[in-house]
Amino acid sequence: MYGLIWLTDLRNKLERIDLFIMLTSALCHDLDHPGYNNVYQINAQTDLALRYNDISPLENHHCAIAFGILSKPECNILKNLSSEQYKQVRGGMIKCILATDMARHNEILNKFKVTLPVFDFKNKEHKELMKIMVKVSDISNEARPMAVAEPWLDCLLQEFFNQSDTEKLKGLPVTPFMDRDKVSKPSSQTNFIRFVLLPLFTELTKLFPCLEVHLQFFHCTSNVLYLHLRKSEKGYFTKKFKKLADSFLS
Ligand SMILES: Nc1nc2c(ncn2[C@@H]2O[C@H](COP(=O)(O)O)[C@@H](O)[C@H]2O)c(=O)[nH]1
Ligand SMILES: [Zn+2]
Repeated sequence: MYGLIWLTDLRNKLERIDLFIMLTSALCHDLDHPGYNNVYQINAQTDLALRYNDISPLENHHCAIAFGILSKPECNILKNLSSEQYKQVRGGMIKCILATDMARHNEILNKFKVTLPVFDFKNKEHKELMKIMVKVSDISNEARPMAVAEPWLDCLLQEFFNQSDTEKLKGLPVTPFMDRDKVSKPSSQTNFIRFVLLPLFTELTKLFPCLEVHLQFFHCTSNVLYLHLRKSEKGYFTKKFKKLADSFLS
């Protein structure tokens, strides 16, 4: 999030309190994540699903844990805020953290798209951008150099496979994109980049043209992964394509 704020020059576009909300939300958005997603929580009728009535149980939990920590005197970075500012920070953080539930991805992206033709950084109705920025920070591991991204991807896939193994053991519905018998690293990432990251970055790039290079990178990566899936020949790549991909992958 910090890097994204600098990259998009949001420091000069948004109010400081909104930057604070985005940074703190990004930091807290996955607190005490148990490694099993909402679908699992609901199907397994876990304590979290029962507590939050099947409504974004994880994100509600992350947010509740965040405010529990922030209420401790030694952690309370909000203590000097006025009550009006506290209300704004708490309300903003709740919205941003709850927005990281991927089940709401299309709803949030579609709302953002509607604001784009008339987007105004000063318009209070256009705060959807803050949710989008937290979401982008949450899911854009693939935008980082491969040496940084891949170990985290390996952890994610391990988490996926662990969930689907548990689902199989407990006789619960098996989440298909987490099933080790159905997905591989390239297939998982090809789909995630094509169907989640590319549409998201396509819209965000309309507001921040500086992200164009990342959009191109996703096109390259998804193509590379897709070609890898098809076991294509190395010689397929054009020089320009290879140069761009290499510059990111090095
Ligand atoms: N296949 C991939 N899925 C990804 C990747 N990055 C994120 N994600 C998905 O998003 C959620 C984020 O939610 P969180 O609560 O776990 O933060 C994550 O669980 C994945 O489902 C990715 O690179 N590839
Ligand atoms: Zn999360």
